[in-house]
Parts: sequence; C-alpha cells; structure tokens
Amino acid sequence: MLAQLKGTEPLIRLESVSLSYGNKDILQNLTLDIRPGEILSIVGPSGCGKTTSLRVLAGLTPPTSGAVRLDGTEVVAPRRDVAIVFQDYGKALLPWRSAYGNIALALDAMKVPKAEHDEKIRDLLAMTGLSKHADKFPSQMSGGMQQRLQIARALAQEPSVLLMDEPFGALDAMTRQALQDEVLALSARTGVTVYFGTHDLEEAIYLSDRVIGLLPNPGRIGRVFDVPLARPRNQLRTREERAFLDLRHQLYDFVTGAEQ
Ligand SMILES: Nc1ncnc2c1ncn2[C@@H]1O[C@H](COP(=O)(O)OP(=O)(O)OP(=O)(O)O)[C@@H](O)[C@H]1O
Repeated sequence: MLAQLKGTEPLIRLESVSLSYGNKDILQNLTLDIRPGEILSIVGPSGCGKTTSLRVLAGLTPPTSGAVRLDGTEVVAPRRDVAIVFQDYGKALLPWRSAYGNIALALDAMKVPKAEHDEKIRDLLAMTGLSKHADKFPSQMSGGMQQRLQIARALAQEPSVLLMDEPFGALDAMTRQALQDEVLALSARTGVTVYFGTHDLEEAIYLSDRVIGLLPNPGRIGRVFDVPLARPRNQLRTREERAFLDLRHQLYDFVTGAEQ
C-alpha cells in the first residue's frame, strides 16, 4: 500500500523496502514518505516488524530490496543526523559516567570542541528537565530520568530524525505522559522528525500526525491513519476529544483484526 504525501517534499522515503531473514519475509514492500517535522507512529501486533523497520531506517539493517532515502540520499549505514532512543535505557547509558558525562561522550563523538561542551550540556539537561541531576549516575536516577537522559544524549547529535523504539514502555503512566509531552515540546522547538514505535495506541494518537498500522507475517503497511487533532495537545482535553476516541476505536479494531 502506498502512503505518499502530496505537496510537501518528503524528508524520508521508504521505497518498496522488503527484508527477509533466511527464507522468512519480515518486511514486505514498505513504501512511505515522511515529511520534515512530522511525528509518525508505527503500531501493530507484536512481532509485526516495528523494531525491524526502525533498524532499516537507521541504516543498522540493510533491506533485502528497496531503499530508504533521507533528504534524497540512500541510507546505507548509521548517520549522525539520525538518533535512536531505545526502550532499554539501562543498556543504552554508560553506568560509570554521570548524566553530564554521558552527554559529553555524545558531543565527543560529534567532535564538538571541548570549549563548547559545558554550554551545550547545560542546555540539553535543561531541555530534558535534568538540570538538577547533572552529577548523578544512571543508577541514582529513576527510569523516567534515565530515559530523559537517553533523549538528551540523542539530541546532542542535533538529529534531523529521532527514531524511538517503544521508548516509554517500561515507565509508569504518569512518567510516560510527562515524557510524551517532552517529545511534543522538542518537536515544536527543534522541528525534529520523529518515527515512534509503540504498542500503546493512545500514545500513538496523542503524539502523532499520522499513525501507520502494520500487518504481520510479513510486516506490511495495512492502513495509514491521519490524526486530525490540533496542536498543542493536552493530556486531558485531547484525549477526551471525539476524534481521539474515534481513532482509538479504529486503531483497536485494526490491531485486533491484524492479530487474527
Ligand atoms: N535477527 C533476526 N533474525 C531472524 N528473525 C528476526 C530477527 N530480528 C527480528 N526477527 C523476526 O522479525 C519479526 C519482526 O520482529 P520485530 O522485533 O521487528 O517486531 P516488533 O513489531 O518490533 O515486535 P514487538 O512489538 O514484539 O517489539 C519477528 O518475527 C522476529 O522474530
């Protein structure tokens, strides 16, 4: 199925992306345009290929056929302007480095001059609500704070694309909602394009401009849902809107139908 945009030059293009492991087809013919600044969520039953699609977009796993283009250039390896935030913050952060040190490492990788580190790190900590926790080590931080730190570190790359793989899956509901609002604020402030894999249908609607519904075996685009909700969004009011509730029904029907 095609999910191409009209009128806006896409930032990311998936062109008939297919992927097989051995003789098992995992992704089939994914064709999708993502416009700059868009927040796009990807949902579907467990094992339908959300993580794999994200790895292909990141240049971590090459497709068997088809191509991913970013700003017209084929993605064949990981790029600095594409940052990834994983669910498992425990593994993503370096335990022997403070919050400050974890971000400094990302700036080193970007070859940012040391003289600029302090200001940039303070900005990133402030942006993610961690200003008071610069000297804490990951083990001294809650799950939500560690995930904020992973986001701060990803933003140190000054990415044009943020790939997020079920990033809030391990967090409690209140922390999760706070971080959803952080993602919305970051997107509004930086214009970063977000590709967000999640099991949580309400999270997908709340964040997104569009929600892509994947069908399993092999993973393929079953339906594209436009989200006609105004921004800025609000955890209470947005979730009570008629359009939100209607979409929730449609997505629920889609995912339960896809599981059968
Ligand atoms: N390295 C691999 N080798 C073989 N099969 C794999 C590999 N990685 C993933 N798969 C298979 O690809 C399919 C898609 O997996 P993927 O993790 O992308 O799905 P997902 O939608 O992210 O799942 P979940 O919602 O459970 O996180 C699954 O059937 C999985 O078993």
